[in-house]
Amino acid sequence: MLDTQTEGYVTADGRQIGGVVMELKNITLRFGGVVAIKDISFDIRHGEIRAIIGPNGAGKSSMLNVISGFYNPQEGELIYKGYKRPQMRPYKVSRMGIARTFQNIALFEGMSVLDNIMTGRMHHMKAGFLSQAFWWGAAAREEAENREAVEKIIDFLEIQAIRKTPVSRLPYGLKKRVELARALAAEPQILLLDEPMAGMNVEEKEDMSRFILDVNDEFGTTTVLIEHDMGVVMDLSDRVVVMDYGKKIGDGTPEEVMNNQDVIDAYLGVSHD
Ligand SMILES: Nc1ncnc2c1ncn2[C@@H]1O[C@H](COP(=O)(O)OP(=O)(O)OP(=O)(O)O)[C@@H](O)[C@H]1O
Repeated sequence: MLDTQTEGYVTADGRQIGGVVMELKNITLRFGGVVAIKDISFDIRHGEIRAIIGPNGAGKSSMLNVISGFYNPQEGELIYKGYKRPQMRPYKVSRMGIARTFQNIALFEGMSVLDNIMTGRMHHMKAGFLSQAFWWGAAAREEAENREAVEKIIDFLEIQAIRKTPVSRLPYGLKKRVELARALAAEPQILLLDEPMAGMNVEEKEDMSRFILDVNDEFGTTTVLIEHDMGVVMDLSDRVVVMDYGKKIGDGTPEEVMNNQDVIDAYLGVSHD
């Protein structure tokens, strides 16, 4: 059992996980009469791969949308880096270092891979409108710096060969990788992945798993991913929150949640009154 009160822990494969970066406390989210999230609390630690899993309609996407600022919960609070985060628009949340990918790919289909990834650098562009328009020194320098950061990610995710290709021509698995690249280009402190393996074949899933682990290793990015498929996340995650019908029914290491009777029942479809 992990002691979450301590300043981090060491994973089974020897990675050092740090202190709490985000804490969700007693979050409740309703849509009219539907309670999508019921009084859920959990934390996310620096450098960890944290998964949120659960059957269909469990409330996983709703939870990711609370973290990304897309939904504001009616109850509860979200503490980010020690401060209570006020209600704010998603673009402001992303400026605070939280980037995400989407379940249904949200890339600019007509644009090249490189240009799509460059859009992830928006928050890092500081040169004013005028200097950009006239290509003054600051804008040119900034462009070079941004290109360098993006090229590093392109190399890392092994997509050099398609950097000039329009996204519309790419197979599904590669589009997902480009989405990951764009999110990484923002240099996020927390990376949110919305079903990164959905719709992939076995080989693509294996590739994506490897990239998620490598990204965590290389950039030290704290990663929160939601997944429908319990098997896929077990190898990947350090800790797992399990949701069912809007409630948290399990939270712990993959081993702990796999041995949790409520989790086993939820996945086998055993009903609870
Ligand atoms: N925008 C919305 N308006 C109304 N109800 C919603 C909305 N979004 C989600 N819900 C409801 O909230 C509940 C949780 O849905 P959510 O999409 O968060 O679950 P999920 O675990 O991500 O499911 P899936 O694995 O099928 O994507 C469901 O009953 C869903 O119908």
